[in-house]
Amino acid sequence: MKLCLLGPEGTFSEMAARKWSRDADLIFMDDMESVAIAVEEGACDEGILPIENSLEGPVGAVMGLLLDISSPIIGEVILPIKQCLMSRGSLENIRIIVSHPQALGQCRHYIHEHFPGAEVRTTGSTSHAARLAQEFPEMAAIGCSESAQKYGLKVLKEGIQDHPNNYTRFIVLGRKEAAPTGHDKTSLAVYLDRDRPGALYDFLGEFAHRQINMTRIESRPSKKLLGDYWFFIDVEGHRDDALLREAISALKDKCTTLKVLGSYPRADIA
Ligand SMILES: O=C(O)C(=O)C[C@]1(C(=O)O)C=C[C@@H](O)C=C1
Repeated sequence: MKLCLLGPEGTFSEMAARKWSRDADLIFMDDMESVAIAVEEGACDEGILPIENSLEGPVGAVMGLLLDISSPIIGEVILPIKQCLMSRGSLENIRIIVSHPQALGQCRHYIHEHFPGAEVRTTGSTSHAARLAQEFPEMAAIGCSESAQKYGLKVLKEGIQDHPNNYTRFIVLGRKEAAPTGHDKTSLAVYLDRDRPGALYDFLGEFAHRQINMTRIESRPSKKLLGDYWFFIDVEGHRDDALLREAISALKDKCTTLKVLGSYPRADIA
């Protein structure tokens, strides 16, 4: 099984991929868009992408991609994120800090407090940052300890994220959704179009009066007009469960577009 993910080797995505599948062939991609395209075009069987973080919120780029592809979400992985500061050089000489924007955001306060004058630069992934930091002793990368090992860097500080409860949820894109397990989640993208009082309230009522638990709601700009949004909604249950099937069919009359992004087994925080 070919599983694609954000590279190069040593990303948190790699840790999530290994948690998802022990024996998949991992195919490292340059960016998140390439992961989605590889699955959509059949170059890979599955792809893993970060979707939200407990400190920094949604990974907007990935949510946008979900609107453009037809490959379903077939699973999720929740990974605890322990950020490390790593470098070839020593702590006193660090002048440049590099990492993926999500990782920098998770350590915003730490960087501000400990490296007030440092230049902060973004990279395509945390392991990309580690690879870059191999070349410059005055540069430190932020990422996982595995990437320090892989790229010959010293871990100068461990657990530098601003809050201990740092988790990232990854989704797995694939070809075919699993059958209901009794412990599932369904992700939907909804475009209401008609801006009227109570439209969202009315929409969400279809879940509430069927006792369907909503686990997440997020809005993303539609890119048509300022103040115009897509809503991304996760609910408990599988699209083949009778109650959820009934709710989805009622909801189709209450919005312009409803896209079921996938039904998949729910992951718990380990
Ligand atoms: O750069 C990586 O290591 C990734 O796998 C990406 C990513 C993300 O975009 O959220 C994954 C987990 C962490 O939250 C930080 C970065």
